[in-house]
Order: sequence, then structure tokens, then C-alpha cells
Amino acid sequence: MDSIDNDYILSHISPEPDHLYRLYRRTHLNHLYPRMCSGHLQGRMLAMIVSMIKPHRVLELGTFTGYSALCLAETLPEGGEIHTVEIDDEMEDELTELFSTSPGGDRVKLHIGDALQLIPAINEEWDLVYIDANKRDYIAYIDLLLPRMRPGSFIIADNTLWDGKVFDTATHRDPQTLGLDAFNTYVASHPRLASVILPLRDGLTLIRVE
Ligand SMILES: C[S@@+](CC[C@H](N)C(=O)[O-])C[C@H]1O[C@@H](n2cnc3c(N)ncnc32)[C@H](O)[C@@H]1O
Repeated sequence: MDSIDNDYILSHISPEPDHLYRLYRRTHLNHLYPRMCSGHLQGRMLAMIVSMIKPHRVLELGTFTGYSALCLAETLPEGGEIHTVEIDDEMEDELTELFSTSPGGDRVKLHIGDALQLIPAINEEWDLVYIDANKRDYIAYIDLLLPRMRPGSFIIADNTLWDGKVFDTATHRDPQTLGLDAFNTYVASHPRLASVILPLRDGLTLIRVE
């Protein structure tokens, strides 16, 4: 296989729900760095993972415009909740409006603040965590999360291949690349974590807590 045809994939997977298509377009029209928004393929992957593991308590670090939070909420079992943490307080009004008007949004609890402060402050045990906030802090997130995660729970970490820069840290010495490379090494050798890196979009690591 020479290259991946993204259009082929997108036309042969479950369609993107209308409200998410509109949110993706709005994100591209109104926000800097719209590439941060998950989009169709990754969004369907997140909804699929939730439908497979049926988590009751989900935590997302890094909400941005709410696309992935709504995907995670979509297939939650009855009584399930997703808590999502965003540091940018300018997003609060937009996200509050989005979650109060979107399918599944009533299952999303928004927290504005720094994930490093909020992980210890939210009093829940997590069945699934989606890490997509500050790329320099992924190891710190894992260390704060593990005391609140039982064996058999899962973590998904996004951007773990970082546009391929982690393959060549002699050339790419920026803090995000180094942080993600250190995270990949940390996870691979952690005694409580089993992991697999999927080369999906910017790299998605699936982790099972043992
Ligand atoms: C890649 S975007 C998230 C994209 C979103 N999860 C999605 O898939 O559509 C990363 C977000 O993390 C937020 N962020 C960065 N550092 C953070 C921190 N320390 N705590 C909480 N959020 C943070 C950024 O403001 C940004 O909105």
C-alpha cells in the first residue's frame, strides 16, 4: 500500500452526524488552529471505543471546540457522564451553549481550568480517559490519573506520533516533541500499563491500566 486515501476511508465508514459536521465547519471558520479538532475518522473511532468498553465515567483533558467530547458522549451507557477539562476560559460560553443544545451534550460536564490542578480536584474514578491537552504534560497527567483508575480501565492519548517528529528527536528538539517522545517511552515501560500505538491521524495510543 503506497499511501492512505483519506477520502476513500471517510466514504466507507459511518457518516459524520450532522451536528458534528456543522461543528467541524464552524471550528474551521472561527478558530485558530482548527486542525486540533478531531474530525470524522477520529470522532467515529472514539464513539466506537466507548461503545466497546461501556465506561460510566469518562474524563477528557483538552476540550477545544467540544467535538471529541460530543463523540465520547454519543455512545455512553445509561447514567454515564463525561467530564471535560479546558484551560482556555474564553471557550466557556461557546462550550456551555454547545453542550446545552447538542445531542448527548447533557451528559457532558465542563470544567474550566488547568488539567494538572483539576485531575486531583474532581472526585471520580475514571473508566476511560482521553488525553488531548498540553503535550508537555502527558507524563504528569498519567501520574495524577493512575491513583483514580482501576485495573481494566483505559486511557487514550492523542498526537503521540506528532506529525512523525517523535521519530527524529535529534532534529526536532521542541518541548512538545520531546514531551511526547518521553511519554511514549514512559508508557511502554510502565509496569501498570499495556499499550498499543495506532498510526491513526497524528498517532493515537490505546492504554489499558493493569
Ligand atoms: C488538541 S486541542 C483538543 C481537541 C479536542 N479534544 C478535539 O479532539 O476536538 C487541545 C486543547 O487543550 C487545551 N489545553 C492546553 N493545555 C491545557 C491544560 N493544561 N489544561 C486543560 N486544557 C489544556 C487547549 O486550550 C486546547 O483547547
